[in-house]
Amino acid sequence: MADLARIDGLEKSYGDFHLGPLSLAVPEGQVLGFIGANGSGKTTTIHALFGAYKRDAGTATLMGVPVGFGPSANEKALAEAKEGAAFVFDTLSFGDIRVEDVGRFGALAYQGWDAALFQKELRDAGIAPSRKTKELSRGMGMRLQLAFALAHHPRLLILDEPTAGLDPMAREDALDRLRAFMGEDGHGILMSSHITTDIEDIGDQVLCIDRGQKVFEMPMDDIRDRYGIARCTAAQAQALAGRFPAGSLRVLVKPHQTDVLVPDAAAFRAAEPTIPVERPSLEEFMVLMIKGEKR
Ligand SMILES: Nc1ncnc2c1ncn2[C@@H]1O[C@H](COP(=O)(O)OP(=O)(O)OP(=O)(O)O)[C@@H](O)[C@H]1O
Repeated sequence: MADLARIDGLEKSYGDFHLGPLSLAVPEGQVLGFIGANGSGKTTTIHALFGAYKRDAGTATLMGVPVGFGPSANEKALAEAKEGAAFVFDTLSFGDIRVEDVGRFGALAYQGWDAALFQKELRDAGIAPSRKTKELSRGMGMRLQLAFALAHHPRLLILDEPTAGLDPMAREDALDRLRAFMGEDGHGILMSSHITTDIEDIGDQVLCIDRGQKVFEMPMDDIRDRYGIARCTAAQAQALAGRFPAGSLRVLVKPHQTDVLVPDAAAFRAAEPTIPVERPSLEEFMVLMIKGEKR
């Protein structure tokens, strides 16, 4: 079975900004969390999956079907592949229309449009069909986008910063809907966010980029369960360098302590019982991987 989405060797430049070469894959049953600072290239990467621009290099596929800029060699297969996917962006892009008109648009846009499911999603989210879309709160706007995305029964959701600007309740609400989506067989999600706690919550695999380059990609469980952050004094951090393989530690000097990211928390505890080691949050892990000095 082909991956739901795949990018291989993607490269794109805008002036001084260079993305890639970057590769990613979203297999069935997986949520790939895509993180990185503002301007690191997440949106540019995601846009390659619907052929939004001419790539400098690389390939992109949806359901195994190549996606390019301009006409496709096989429009029918690409149209079917696109039916299997749905994109959700951080801002509502329906213009000044009523919620019920969004449903009419969906029926025109997608062969597999399920009007009853769209109505149910609206009811579950407490959105009246007669409401004007531009009057919806940000949280409601996100639920409307999710309702629109889900109502043609996609197997793959591609979300670009879906929780940006949402309050904690609205974020949890949106994440709950995504969890329910993943409860069904054969589904997958690619979700970018700079809110790392969201990715911690629902991500199976995490891909991090910085200034257009991949920093790491690994299972969320490895970050949580295998790595550790040793809270050291400057002297302790200095002494560690010689005792572990060169390049295996990431060191970040802070005002009152020095954090050292260690790849095997259990082994570190056994070797250095006097130094406290904590489980890293995804945010701390990302910061240490990007800003930490390799020792
Ligand atoms: N169409 C474009 N024309 C010129 N520059 C662009 C274009 N699209 C993106 N860029 C530049 O490419 C870089 C990466 O932008 P991108 O939106 O992909 O990053 P991002 O990680 O999604 O950031 P954010 O979290 O702020 O949305 C930025 O420097 C941006 O200004």
